[in-house]
Amino acid sequence: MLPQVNGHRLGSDAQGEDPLPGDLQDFLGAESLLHQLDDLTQVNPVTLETVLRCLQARYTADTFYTNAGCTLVALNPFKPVPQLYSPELMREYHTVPQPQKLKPHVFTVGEQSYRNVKSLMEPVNQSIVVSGESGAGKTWTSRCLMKFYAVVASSPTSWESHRVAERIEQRILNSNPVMEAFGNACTLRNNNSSRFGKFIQLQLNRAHQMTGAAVQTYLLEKTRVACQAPRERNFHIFYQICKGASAQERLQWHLPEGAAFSWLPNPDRTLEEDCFEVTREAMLHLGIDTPTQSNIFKLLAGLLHLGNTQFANSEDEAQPCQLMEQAKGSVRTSALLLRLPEDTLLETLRIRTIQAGRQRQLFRKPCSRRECDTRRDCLAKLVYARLFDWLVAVINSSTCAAPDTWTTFIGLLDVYGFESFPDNSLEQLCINYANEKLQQHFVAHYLRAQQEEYAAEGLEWSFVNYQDNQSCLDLIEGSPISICSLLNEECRLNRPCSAAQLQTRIESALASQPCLGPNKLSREPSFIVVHYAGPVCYLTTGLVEKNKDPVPPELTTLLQQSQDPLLKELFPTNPNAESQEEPSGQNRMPMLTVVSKFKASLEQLLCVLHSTTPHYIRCIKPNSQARAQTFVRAEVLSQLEACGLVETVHISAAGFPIRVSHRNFVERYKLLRRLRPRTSSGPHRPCPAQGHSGERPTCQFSVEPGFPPPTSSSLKAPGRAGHSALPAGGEATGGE
Ligand SMILES: Nc1ncnc2c1ncn2[C@@H]1O[C@H](COP(=O)(O)OP(=O)(O)OP(=O)(O)O)[C@@H](O)[C@H]1O
Repeated sequence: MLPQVNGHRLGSDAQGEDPLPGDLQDFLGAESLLHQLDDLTQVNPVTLETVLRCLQARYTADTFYTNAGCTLVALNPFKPVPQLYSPELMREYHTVPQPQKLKPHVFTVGEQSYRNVKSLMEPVNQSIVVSGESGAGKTWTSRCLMKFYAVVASSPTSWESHRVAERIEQRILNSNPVMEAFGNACTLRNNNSSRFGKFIQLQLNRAHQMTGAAVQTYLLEKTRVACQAPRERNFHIFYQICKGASAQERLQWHLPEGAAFSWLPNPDRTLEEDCFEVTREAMLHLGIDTPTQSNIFKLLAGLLHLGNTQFANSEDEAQPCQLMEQAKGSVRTSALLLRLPEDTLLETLRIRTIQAGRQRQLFRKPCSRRECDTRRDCLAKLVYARLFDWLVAVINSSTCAAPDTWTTFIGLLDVYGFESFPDNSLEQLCINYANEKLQQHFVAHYLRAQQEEYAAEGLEWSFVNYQDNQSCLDLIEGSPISICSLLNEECRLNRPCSAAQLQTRIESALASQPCLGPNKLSREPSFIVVHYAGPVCYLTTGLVEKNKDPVPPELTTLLQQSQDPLLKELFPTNPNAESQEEPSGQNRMPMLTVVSKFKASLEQLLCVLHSTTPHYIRCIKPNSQARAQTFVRAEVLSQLEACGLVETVHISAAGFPIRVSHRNFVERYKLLRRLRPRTSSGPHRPCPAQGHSGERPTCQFSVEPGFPPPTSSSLKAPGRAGHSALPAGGEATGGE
């Protein structure tokens, strides 16, 4: 019997209410064997309910990986399972002749990608797209794959090359704790949540050894430096320096034990991520020496003190706001640590310079208290974002191989999952936009391409419907009018635009778009986008301002005056150094908005992905409390729906699991032809001739009556006819 988990009884549907139809009852008749289904294409019928039950049974049996045709489903165990990630197991997956015959694992995907690179089939480069919602295990999975390649892709022969390889692998692995310390934070959904997206390109030389790695990051959530949601935390590194600094460093960085910082909420909670020593050690390995580290931490301490700089309302609008009494020391210490002139720092925070008139005269206007706060926060975000980019550049310079030393790569993509909160803003719009793009890539690559190929090859095939998200992408990024273009237009025109006006403009300009949902319930100005994963309501308040992401030029000028060597590097005085100045409205050049920069980086990423053979890993979070042995069906169900897993399984189950190029097919089976000279080449049509229309011809396998397949486990009939719900032979389907 399938054990009862979370109070859900058997014999009810996925929602736990209606009685089950007959075929489901049949399927569940043998439920004690459900956990043995290594591939979801073996469930019959393929429905949300059967897929869910199979995953639940496997989870209960401590089996966390399951194939779903071309995708690997990874359930988060939320507990250490060391035997599942041992170097011995890595080697086993690496050395076995057919790794897909072993239990489904992230190592199977790793090894398959590696073998594809080695086989030099087109496209040679591979990418592994790891997706899932926050806390589902994407970062863990990417880390695991990096460790796998560090073990299997390094088999140097000479002592010298062994030393080099070890250094490179160590450096690549060391980039993880550093990026996580500066880019991850404790959120309500994950204690170690990545607040940025990343694409890691593992570079391989001609001998297929890992010679380097390059990382590209996306959209760091820099607002977190100055603003943390209730019960969440700032980036880990701030807690690490406050908790881990030595007595002498505390003096140097002005961080007395127990000091309170408003940008450091929940300091008493200690997490395993608060490991300063690990970060320092990793930084050292990456070539960031102790004095430079000290410099970085001093700047971070300066930001913490800046956060304690509070202003009082000014009674006279013509006068700058006063500092709150207790903040006087904070601004002094912050200026000291950032090596800025204290009076200039204070003036920059409190007074705004405006250029106006024909002669472009400069006027000075005291800021309101709110404006002072915004400028203070903006200063911190500016410094932190540049510091993060600088760190990524340092990591890349330490781990990247010289262009002439590597020939192929395996890319690991770990991006934030689909997000839907009660209040959603520009950050969620960008994140969900990225997810739509990746879903489209998946749909195009797998769901559509495969079926089109069957049709082109004249195979009998009844089309499986899938959700195409093109109309949602048209709404977000389409031309000439879309949400992105409207937001950018508002930034460029720089005209007054209230939240209500923005809502009206979006609704009227995009009224014909099917994915723009009606917004009847929200009391605040907003609009709804019907994403492939579900509808999300975005508030229009602050959208345009966030999209501009304005940096008052005085802030950059201030930072250029710093005597701190690192700040000097981050803010060079070079007049060509890029800085996003406040828009004047006069400029006819397209503005570099958050959305336009993000769109450009996404397009670049998609270009890279299109040039590779993709592999997909869908991480699933069995419960939102991060508890081991807890499978909350409703939560898993919504994740399965969101990623369209059932459609994927449908197509994989009904389709041909094995594709072999005509050349390889002939090469491998020519012996059989000699034995049975008159046997036709297949039940449908002959395989297209080699070289036909310049494309790589493939043979899609099915089982031919009277013609036993060369290896019974590697071939499977298309369609569900005669298909057993349970693994009769106990074998998983798999490619060659
Ligand atoms: N395979 C695993 N074995 C054991 N624990 C795991 C595994 N995968 C994930 N976890 C646990 O789940 C936590 C969350 O995983 P992870 O940080 O990888 O999620 P994520 O999908 O990257 O989230 P985010 O999008 O917020 O960054 C980890 O800190 C770890 O405790």
